Amino acid sequence: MMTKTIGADAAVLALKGWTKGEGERDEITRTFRFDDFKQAFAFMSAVALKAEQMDHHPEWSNVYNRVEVVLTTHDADGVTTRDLELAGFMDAMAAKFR
Ligand SMILES: C[C@H](O)[C@H](O)[C@H]1CNC2=NC(N)=NC(=O)C2=N1
Repeated sequence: MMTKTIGADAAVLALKGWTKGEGERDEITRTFRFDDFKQAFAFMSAVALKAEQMDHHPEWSNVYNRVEVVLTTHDADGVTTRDLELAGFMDAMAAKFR
């Protein structure tokens, strides 16, 4: 699969609900909220399988019904098309719970 570095600014324009990370790194972030822990963990399980398939892994944390996600591509030192793809998958998956 081809990977292109696009940067956080272009990525947040292409997505909905994602913002540029606050940190030093070029990264995008989104907080997903669900009804409860069960939904949050089901979301994480589905995303984990996709991440493994892609060999592209999120930085994330979970507290009860909330999942905070940071995406960047370490190998490219910035946000790439792989982050866009994983972000889009997360958005589509989260939408199933609403
Ligand atoms: C060796 C392995 O393929 C790399 O470390 C992969 C794994 N998952 C990854 N995930 C993310 N988010 N960025 C990467 O650069 C990355 N690289």
